[in-house]
Amino acid sequence: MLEISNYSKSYGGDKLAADSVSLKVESGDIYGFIGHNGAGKSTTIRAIVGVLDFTDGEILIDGHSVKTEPMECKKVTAYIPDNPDLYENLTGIQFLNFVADVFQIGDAERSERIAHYANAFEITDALGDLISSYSHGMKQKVAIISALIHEPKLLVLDEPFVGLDPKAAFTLKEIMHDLCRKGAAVFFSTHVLDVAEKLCNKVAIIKQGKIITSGTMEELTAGKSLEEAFLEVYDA
Ligand SMILES: Nc1ncnc2c1ncn2[C@@H]1O[C@H](COP(=O)(O)OP(=O)(O)OP(=O)(O)O)[C@@H](O)[C@H]1O
Repeated sequence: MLEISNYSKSYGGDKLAADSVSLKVESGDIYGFIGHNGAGKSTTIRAIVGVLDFTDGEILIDGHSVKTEPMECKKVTAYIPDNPDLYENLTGIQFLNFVADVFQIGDAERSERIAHYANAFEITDALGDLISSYSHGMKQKVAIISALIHEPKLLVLDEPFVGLDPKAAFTLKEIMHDLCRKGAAVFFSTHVLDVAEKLCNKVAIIKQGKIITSGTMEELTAGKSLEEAFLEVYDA
């Protein structure tokens, strides 16, 4: 579903923010991308979803190149940034309909999906209100719903659990499992190792732009906690 091969990115200067990053996310995977602040997680994620140009390496989504077939990639991908910017002067429902229009989702399907996810996130009653009146968490919920409207094959999230209350975080985890059961894949960055350990079947650890280890949770932890395994490889 997602294949990154030797992706490198520099913002100028000698240091590479991403240095020959390679990894593979398969259908059904919930893949955690972990590393300290400034490790290169967002730099990698933003290239995957086509908001950051790159020249070195290749990124394929569902077999399509992010560089040469961006539309094909965007049709099947959803991206939820760490701090989503929504159109503040629209109501929640206007924004969701706008996104559904962009992805050319029919009336019946969009209504059904919006109702389903709005109900799951307990935000149905607020959808008629202006987004500018929403709390940070409500904006995040609307951003998540907007990302799910076109039933993505690949869901990419940057620090998705920051700012969500426990109930919403639980709902998002259920949604991730549901998508993967239907054959999609989820790739997300996090600092919260406990969440990654419980949720992910695979993880990659990135340090100073380089993937220092990746694989299944069992391979990486080998009987230890993810926190112990992480600190061992990170400090080695
Ligand atoms: N727009 C930019 N211009 C210059 N340097 C940048 C830019 N964005 C990121 N960097 C640098 O690239 C490196 C990787 O940053 P990145 O944001 O990808 O890390 P991250 O792992 O997502 O960190 P965090 O967990 O803090 O979000 C850092 O050294 C950062 O300072």
